[in-house]
Amino acid sequence: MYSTTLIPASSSGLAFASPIQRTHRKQHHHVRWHCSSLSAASGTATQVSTVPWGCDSDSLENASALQKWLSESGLPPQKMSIQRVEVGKRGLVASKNIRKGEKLLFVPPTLVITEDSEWTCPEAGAILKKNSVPDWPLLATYLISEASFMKSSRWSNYISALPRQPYSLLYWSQAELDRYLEASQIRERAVDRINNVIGTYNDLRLRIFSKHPDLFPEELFNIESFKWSFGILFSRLVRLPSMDGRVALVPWADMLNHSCEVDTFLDYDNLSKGIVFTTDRPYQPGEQVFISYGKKSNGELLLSYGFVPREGANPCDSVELSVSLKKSDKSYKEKLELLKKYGLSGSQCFPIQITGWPLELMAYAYLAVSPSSMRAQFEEMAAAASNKTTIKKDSRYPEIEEQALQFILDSCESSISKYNNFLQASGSLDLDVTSPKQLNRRLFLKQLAVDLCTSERRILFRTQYILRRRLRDMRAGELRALKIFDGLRNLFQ
Ligand SMILES: C[S@@+](CC[C@H](N)C(=O)[O-])C[C@H]1O[C@@H](n2cnc3c(N)ncnc32)[C@H](O)[C@@H]1O
Repeated sequence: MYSTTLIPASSSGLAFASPIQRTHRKQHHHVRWHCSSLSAASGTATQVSTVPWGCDSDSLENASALQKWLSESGLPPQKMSIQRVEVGKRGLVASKNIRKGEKLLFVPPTLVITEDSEWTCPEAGAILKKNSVPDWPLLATYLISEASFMKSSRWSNYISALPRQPYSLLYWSQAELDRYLEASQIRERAVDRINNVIGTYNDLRLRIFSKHPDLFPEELFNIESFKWSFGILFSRLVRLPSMDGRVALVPWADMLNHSCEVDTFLDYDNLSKGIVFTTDRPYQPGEQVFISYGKKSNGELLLSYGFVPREGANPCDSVELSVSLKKSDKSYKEKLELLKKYGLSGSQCFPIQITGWPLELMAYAYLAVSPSSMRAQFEEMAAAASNKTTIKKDSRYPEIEEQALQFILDSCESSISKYNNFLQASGSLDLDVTSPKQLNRRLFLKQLAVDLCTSERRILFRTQYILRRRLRDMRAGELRALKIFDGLRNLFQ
């Protein structure tokens, strides 16, 4: 995602800013940066926040100030208002009847944050642009910079209404990821993402911040503030298809929560010249209005947005199944080389949905179980297992189909047993907490993990059922064919 160098580092090595009050920048603007909420994941939080870098995620006070400021700044009257809601804590609720097919919102471009937005400290923005910093790291730095100017930033009301702690997996410590998400492949994605953010920050620090400490003091521009700003971007940034995929933070519109049942998303409307979305259903006053954050699995929603939909509610849900070549396979090296040629490895994950598994997984399974006598077909199997080729993927190899299905079933069952172990043990986790705050956090994370693992295991159970049935039918068919063959042989003897 980022074009900057990625330098992996462990979350335990993070430097936490200490409570300071310092003169910042040429304008002698006083900034106090504290990171109590940001360091909460490590359980070492002791500091108190004095700068309004966001608010509690269910605070309506800051949301009302945001609403007022937006109206004064050109947001036209809306048919919705920010309210406390059951799904998503704060959300947009219909205040008037809303028809199906109606265009809602109309946030003008002047109220949208993009990489072209003006900086309160223009020198800082100019340096980032001169260094060709890509949109995501640029916006992450912009948010921190604007937040540090507090009331002097035009986005102060917006930033004050952002959650102080976006609950994405960025906020989970390595120990929490290991403890709660051991069974799920989403753990690897979270670790990669955290390392990605740390690498991006380190790159910016080395290339830019350390050379301009007056504009980017480390007390403000540190890994903890970057985790916050990236957390905000992952959970609120939208890609606008009608603006060539440009990314933007859209105040007001980013108060809309996600529903797996709706199919409408935010976009720039060339006609009305604003950000809108078209409703795909009617809403009555008092009903919460939703959009779709995209066709994402429960794991992906947890990764970026910090929530898991109700069990069975997400038709786009999927689970990553890990499969591997056997090292004892006589053709192991040859197969591995071919997989590498097509961008794959000896251990690979494929997404499984409740409705089935991809053809790529079947091709990988064929390759994994094929004997050396099928060497001539290895390459087409490896190519079909990759999603980077357009090669025909539905080739069947009837002579090894049963072994291939058994191979997927074995991987599926080994994965199920990991989920079983976690879910059985989850009742007895977390007895070692020392404070009520820590207990609340752990219970909250554990509940998210239990919800995710239950939904992922459900897909694996379904896959196991289908595979077992298919194998049983295949074996019964083979038996019947064998019996017919024996019968015919007896007849002619
Ligand atoms: C774009 S913001 C939506 C506004 C947000 N509720 C707020 O108060 O700032 C995305 C965040 O809203 C929450 N959210 C959105 N949809 C949700 C849902 N279906 N269930 C639970 N939380 C949801 C998550 O915390 C997510 O990170």
